Amino acid sequence: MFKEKYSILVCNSWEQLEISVPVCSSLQVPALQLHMSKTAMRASQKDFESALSQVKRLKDPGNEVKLKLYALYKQATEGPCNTPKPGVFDLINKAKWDAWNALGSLPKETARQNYVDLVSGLSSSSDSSSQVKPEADRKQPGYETLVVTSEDSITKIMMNRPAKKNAITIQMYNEIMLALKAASKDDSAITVLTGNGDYYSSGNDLSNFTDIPPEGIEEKAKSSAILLRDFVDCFIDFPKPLIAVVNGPAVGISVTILGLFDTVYASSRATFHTPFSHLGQSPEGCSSYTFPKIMGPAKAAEMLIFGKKLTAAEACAQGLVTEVFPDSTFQKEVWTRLKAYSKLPPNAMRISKQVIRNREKEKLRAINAEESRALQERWLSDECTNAVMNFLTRKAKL
Ligand SMILES: CCCC/C=C/CC(=O)SCCNC(=O)CCNC(=O)[C@H](O)C(C)(C)COP(=O)(O)OP(=O)(O)OC[C@H]1O[C@@H](n2cnc3c(N)ncnc32)[C@H](O)[C@@H]1OP(=O)(O)O
Repeated sequence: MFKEKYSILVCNSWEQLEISVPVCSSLQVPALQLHMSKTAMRASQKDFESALSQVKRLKDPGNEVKLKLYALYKQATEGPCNTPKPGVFDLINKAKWDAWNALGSLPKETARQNYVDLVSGLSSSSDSSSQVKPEADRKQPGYETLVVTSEDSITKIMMNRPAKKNAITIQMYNEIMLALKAASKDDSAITVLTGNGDYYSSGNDLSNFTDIPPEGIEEKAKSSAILLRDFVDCFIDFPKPLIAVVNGPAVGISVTILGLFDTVYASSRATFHTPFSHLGQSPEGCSSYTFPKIMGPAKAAEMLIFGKKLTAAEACAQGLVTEVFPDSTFQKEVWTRLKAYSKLPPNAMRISKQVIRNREKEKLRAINAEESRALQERWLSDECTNAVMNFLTRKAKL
C-alpha cells in the first residue's frame, strides 16, 4: 500500500469536511472520521510528494490509518472510486474499496491536502512516541501498595511491598480491586498481575487480623469475609485476558486465585504453597472448585488440605502454571511473549474469554460466597488465632 507510485495535481479549494468510512468488520476498522479546518493551507505538489516519501518512514500506523491514507491517496490521484466492488470474501480489497468509495465526490485537491495533513499529524505523534517516558511518568497515580502502568496495550498491576514479600494488606486488596476495575475499562488488550522483588506474594498479610474494631472480633471476621468475597469476585468477573507473571514464591490467596487467571507464567524460582490447615484456615479464591478441576481431586487435596508446596515445574505439570521460564531470562521472555499477544485483536480476545468464563460465572460466584462463609467461621477458631499469633510473635514461619 505504501509503495504505490502517484501523480500530483494542484490544489484549488478548501472546505470543512467530514469523511466517514463504514465499519470494516473483517479488519476491526471502526468508522473513520476526519475533520479539517477551513483555514488549513493548500497542499502543493511538492508537499504531497514529500508526504508520500515521509509515509514510508513512519512506524506502521495500524489498519485504520492505513485505510485513511489509502483512500485519500486514491482520491487525490484518481478521483472518485471507479473500480468494481470486490466480493465479500476478498476482505482486504473490500475494506480498501469501502474506504475509497466513502470519499464520494471529494475533490482531488482536497483529498491531497487531507493526505498531507494526516501524514504531518502522524509524523509529529510518532516523533513524540519514540521518546521513552521514564517509569515514573508512566506510573498511574493514586496507588500506595501497587505500581500500575499501561504500555503496549498491556496494563501491568505490580504488588509493591517487596520488604514484606508483597503480603496483601487490606489497603492492597482494595487497591487491586480498583486497579482491576480501571483496567477492565481502559484501552489495554490484556492485564497482568505480578510482584516486585523476590516474592510474587506471601498471601494475606497476617497482621490484618490484629486490627480488631470496637465492635469486636465477630465484626472483624464478617468484614474480612465481605472483603474476601468482593476481591475474588473481581477476578471472576474480569472481562479481559488476565495473566499472572509469577516472579517468585507465592503463598495462600496469591496461589488460589491463579485458578481464575487465563494464563500463568512462572519463573523457575517460583513455588506454590497453600498452608491453610497449618494456619487453621480453609481454601479460598474458588480453589476448592478450580484446583480439583485443574489437577484432579487427589493432587488438589495434597495442596489444599495438607499444604504440600509445589515447585514451578510441578505446578506446570499439574496444569496450574501455563509455562515455566528460567529465572535468568524470565522477565525478558515473558514480556516479549506478552507484547506479541497484546497485538492480537482485543475484541476477539475479550469475547473468547467471556465465552469461556460465562458458562461458569454463576457457579464460581456461589463457590466464592461459600468459601468466604467457611473462612469467616475459621477466623474465629482457636486453631487460626494460635497460628496467626505464632507467626506474629515469630514462633512459626512456613
Ligand atoms: C481478607 C482476608 C483474606 C484472607 C485469605 C487469605 C489466606 C492466605 O493468604 S493464608 C497465607 C498467609 N501467609 C503466610 O502464612 C505467610 C507468612 N510468612 C512467612 O511464612 C514468611 O514470611 C515467608 C516464608 C513468606 C518468607 O520468609 P523469609 O524469606 O524468611 O522472610 P521474612 O519472614 O523475614 O519476611 C520479611 C518480612 O515480611 C513479613 N511478612 C512476610 N509475609 C508476611 C505475611 N503474610 N503477613 C505479614 N507479614 C509478612 C515478615 O514478617 C517480615 O517482616 P519484618 O520482620 O518486619 O521484616
